[in-house]
Amino acid sequence: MHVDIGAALGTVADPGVDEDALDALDERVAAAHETIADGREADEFGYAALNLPDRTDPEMIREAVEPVADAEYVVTVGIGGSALGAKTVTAALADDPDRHVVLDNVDPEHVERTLAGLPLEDTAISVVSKSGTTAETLANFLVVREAYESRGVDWTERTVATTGESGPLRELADEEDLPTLPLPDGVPGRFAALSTVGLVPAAIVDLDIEGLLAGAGDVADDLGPSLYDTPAYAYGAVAYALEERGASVNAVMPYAERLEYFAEWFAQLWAESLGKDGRGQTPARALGATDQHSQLQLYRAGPRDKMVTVVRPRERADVPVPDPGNESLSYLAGADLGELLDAEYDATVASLSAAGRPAVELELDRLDARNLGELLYAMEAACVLVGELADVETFTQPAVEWGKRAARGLLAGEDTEETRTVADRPSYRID
Ligand SMILES: O=P(O)(O)OC[C@H]1O[C@H](O)[C@H](O)[C@@H](O)[C@@H]1O
Repeated sequence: MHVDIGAALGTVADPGVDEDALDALDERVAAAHETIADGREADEFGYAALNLPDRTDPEMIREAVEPVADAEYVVTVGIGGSALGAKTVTAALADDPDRHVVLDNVDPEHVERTLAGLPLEDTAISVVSKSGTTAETLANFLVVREAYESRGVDWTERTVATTGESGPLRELADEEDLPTLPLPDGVPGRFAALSTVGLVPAAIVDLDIEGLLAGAGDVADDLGPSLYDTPAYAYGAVAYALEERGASVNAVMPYAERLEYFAEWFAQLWAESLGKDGRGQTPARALGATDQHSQLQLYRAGPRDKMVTVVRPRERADVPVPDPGNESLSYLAGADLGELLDAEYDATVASLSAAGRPAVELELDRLDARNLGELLYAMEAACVLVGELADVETFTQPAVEWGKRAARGLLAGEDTEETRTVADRPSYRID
C-alpha cells in the first residue's frame, strides 16, 4: 500500500500538518510503536490483533467449511465486527460478490426479502458472534433456521458457527453438533477481519485467504519506529495530527465499487476504537466518483472540519468507451472507463488541495487478495497508533455495550439501570 500525504501538508491545506510538526510527531510515533510492539510480543488484549496474519490458520478454516464448500451462496448472520470484515473481503475479491449475503440488521422486511430471494438448499450459513449474546444475531439466526425448516432444508448440515467457548450461540451450536470455529484470543471483533471471524465466507466462495494473510503479514513485518518508513503509521499520524487541528471528520472515499464495503468496515474500526473521552474523528462513507456529484461540494467548500481519504487500485481491468462519433463528446474518444475514473480521482485530490482542504491518498498496486490484506492490516495498525497518540482505550466499546444491554433488558421486560434510562429519556413532542 502506498500513502501520499502531500495534500495534507500545512503548506497546502488548512487544517494541515507542517513538516516540522511531523518531525516532532515522529518521536511520539517511535514511543507508540514500542508500546505496540511490546503489546504484540506479549499478545496483550487488542494488540494481539496485529499478530493475526501469523496466527490465523487458513487450513483450519478451509477444513471447517469443507461440508458446505459446494454451496453457491453463503449468508453471514452477524453484526458489526462479526459481519463487516467478512463482507469487505468478499465484496472486494469475489467475481460474484452477490454470492455472499449479510443479515446483520433485524429489519423484518429486509430479512424476509433476503431469505425469499435465496435458494436455501444451496446456501451455507456462517453465524458469527464473539460474545455469543448479540440480540440481532441470535434473533436473525433463529429466523434463518426456521426459514430453512419451512422449506424442508436441513440447516444443521449447512451451518458453520464462529463463537467463543460459552454463551447462547455456543449452546445452540453444541445442541445441534454444528461445526464450530474458535475465536482468535484477545482480538476485538472490529479487528478480527483477518481471522476465523472474517474469513469463513471467503473460504466458502474459495477466495485466496492465504494471499490476504500474506499481504497483511508483509505490512506487519514492516511496522517500524518511524512514520517516514511505515506507510500505515504515516496515515495514522497524519489523521491524528489533522484531528488535533480541527479535522473531526474523516471522509473515506474509495474509487472502486469493490471497496465500497471497505469504507463501512473502516467506519466501525475508527469510530468504535477512537470515539472516546470526547474525541475521535467521525468517519464518513463516500464512493468515488459517485459522491463527487453529491458530497464533494461539502468537502471542498463546507466547514474546515474534514480530511478526505481517497483510495484506489493503480491497476484495474478496463472497459473502453466506444467511439462517440460525435464532436461534442470527442474528449471521450479512445478513453477507457478506468482512465475516466482515475482522472476523476486526480481531479478530486487537486480540487481539494486548490481549496486548501486536506486529503490523503492510499493506493494499492491492484485490488487482489495480497493488496487487500495490506490495506486492512495497515488501517488497523494506523488505528492502534492513533489510539496510542490520543491516549484512548482503543480496544473497548463501553458505549456500544450499554445499548446492547438496554435492548436485551427491554425485550426481557427487566427493570435495570439501562431500561429505566430508556423509559425516562427526554421527549418534547410536536405532532
Ligand atoms: O460478535 P458479537 O459479540 O456478536 O458483537 C458484534 C458487535 O457488537 C457490538 O456492536 C460491538 O460493539 C461490536 O464491536 C461487535 O462487533
